[in-house]
Amino acid sequence: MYIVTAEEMYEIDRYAIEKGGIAGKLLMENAGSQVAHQIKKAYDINQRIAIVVGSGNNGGDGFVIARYLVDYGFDVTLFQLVADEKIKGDAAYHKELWLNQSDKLELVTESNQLKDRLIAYHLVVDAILGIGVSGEIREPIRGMIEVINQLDLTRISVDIPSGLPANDGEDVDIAVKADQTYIIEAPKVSTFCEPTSNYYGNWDIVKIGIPTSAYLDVASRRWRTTSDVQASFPNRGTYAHKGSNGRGVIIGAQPTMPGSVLLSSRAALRSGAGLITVATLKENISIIANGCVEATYHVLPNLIDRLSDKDLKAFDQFDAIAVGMGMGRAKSELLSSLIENLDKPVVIDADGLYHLKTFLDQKAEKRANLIITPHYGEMAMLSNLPVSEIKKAPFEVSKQFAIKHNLYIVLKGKNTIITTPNGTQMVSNQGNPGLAKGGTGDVLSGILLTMIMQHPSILEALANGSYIHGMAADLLIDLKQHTEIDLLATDVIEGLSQVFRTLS
Ligand SMILES: NC(=O)C1=CN([C@@H]2O[C@H](COP(=O)(O)OP(=O)(O)OC[C@H]3O[C@@H](n4cnc5c(N)ncnc54)[C@H](OP(=O)(O)O)[C@@H]3O)[C@@H](O)[C@H]2O)[C@@H](O)CC1
Ligand SMILES: [K+]
Repeated sequence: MYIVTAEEMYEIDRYAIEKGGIAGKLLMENAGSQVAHQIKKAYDINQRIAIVVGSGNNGGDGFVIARYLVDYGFDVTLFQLVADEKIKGDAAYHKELWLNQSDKLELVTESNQLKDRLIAYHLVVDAILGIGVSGEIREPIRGMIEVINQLDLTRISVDIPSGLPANDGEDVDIAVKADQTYIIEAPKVSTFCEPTSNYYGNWDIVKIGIPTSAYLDVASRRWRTTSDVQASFPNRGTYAHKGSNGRGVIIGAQPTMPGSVLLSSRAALRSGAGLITVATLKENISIIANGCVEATYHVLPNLIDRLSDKDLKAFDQFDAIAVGMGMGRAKSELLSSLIENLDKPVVIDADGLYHLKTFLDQKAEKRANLIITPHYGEMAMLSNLPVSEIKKAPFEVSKQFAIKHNLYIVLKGKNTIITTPNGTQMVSNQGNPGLAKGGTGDVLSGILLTMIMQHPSILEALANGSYIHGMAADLLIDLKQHTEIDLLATDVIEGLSQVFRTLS
């Protein structure tokens, strides 16, 4: 499933109309009928429905929705919030179809008037502004959005809550706070950004018949769905041996933080790695081995000096590396020596990101297999941008950063955004606030390490790993084994088994 900006959606739309030969009127018919069908399924027939329409094609969808809902037996009134001459093209066509069957169309051009009229309704369908919104919201629409937000109504937005930008990086002026949004055809970028996602309420996507070919040269962001993961998850061959399931090494842990590497190694093994070696200080080994008897160990004299030739030779035997967990932030050359000398996928997390920052502007050519896994705070540190800027434009910031520094980014959050060195992006939106705890990032690193050893595409592997991590947390709560309060990183590791059952 592609995620689009407003400009991309218009281009895809144009392709469907010009190359696909699907008339715009028909796309609008499909959009409205699909939304009405969803409303019929989800809401009680006794609800009185007000549909508010604006001047653009979003309003056009509103006219179609009205026609279908009346047919389903709902009591529907249409409120047109703009003058007659503003309704043009396909929207005017569908307005006419509505008027052919009903006289329930009221022109309302002031917010007070709208307030008085909406009081008698249970549910409002918001078809005022779609992806064509630009700039500050003008009166009287601004006042009308305020009224809709104030009243005790169920708010259902069509395509996007009116007033909300579709893209990331734009400020929210005022927008409908929807309970439910029926997104037309493809989710917009703002669906997955923290400052805007809440406006959508619950959301579903309705397809309107645009062929996938219309997206191919236009959109470069995708949303990772369960069926994508099922389709790309590697099968374990009947004759698999531990070598064929990936041999990985995990480097890190100061004596004050052995748990970090313990979590990563257990998560990597529980995700199906053939062999995991932990490279750490001698004093950590008995503690980590106590919690992870399946791993083997490699002793490092310290986590500060450049890696010796002997260590590098040993690490060269592995398929992939994870480094940085619990490593501490004291000046260290370990990471730079690792990246300079070994040409393998390396997952860098936690303190490793601070070390990476010290040589970020050098050695970029060595990085095609480098994967960084920052949360928003760490991304702010790496990019020298405030967290608020990254939250506002997470797609754009990660894309610029990944291209500039030639690496993969897994930007962790409620919606985890994965970006390749050429700017292709995937979003995994599984997971819940129970994951906002120490250690869950270490678990993710371990899972990602295993996934990249088992999949030929690093992007697919990272998307699968992020999905599995979030889904384990979701299933533990759905199956009532934990709540968001008591869920711990170790529980997520134990929950992986439930996820794998759903994938085979
Ligand atoms: N994706 C698809 O394939 C399909 C998409 N479809 C639908 O079309 C929608 C996009 O339609 P669109 O392009 O007509 O834009 P849309 O947002 O309805 O209206 C723009 C108008 O709003 C106004 N306006 C703008 N800014 C404003 C402001 N700040 N403050 C106040 N007013 C403002 C301005 O009007 P003006 O004030 O200039 O008269 C402008 O002309 C899309 O979201 C989806 O629902 C389906 O029908 C079928 C296929
Ligand atoms: K809308």
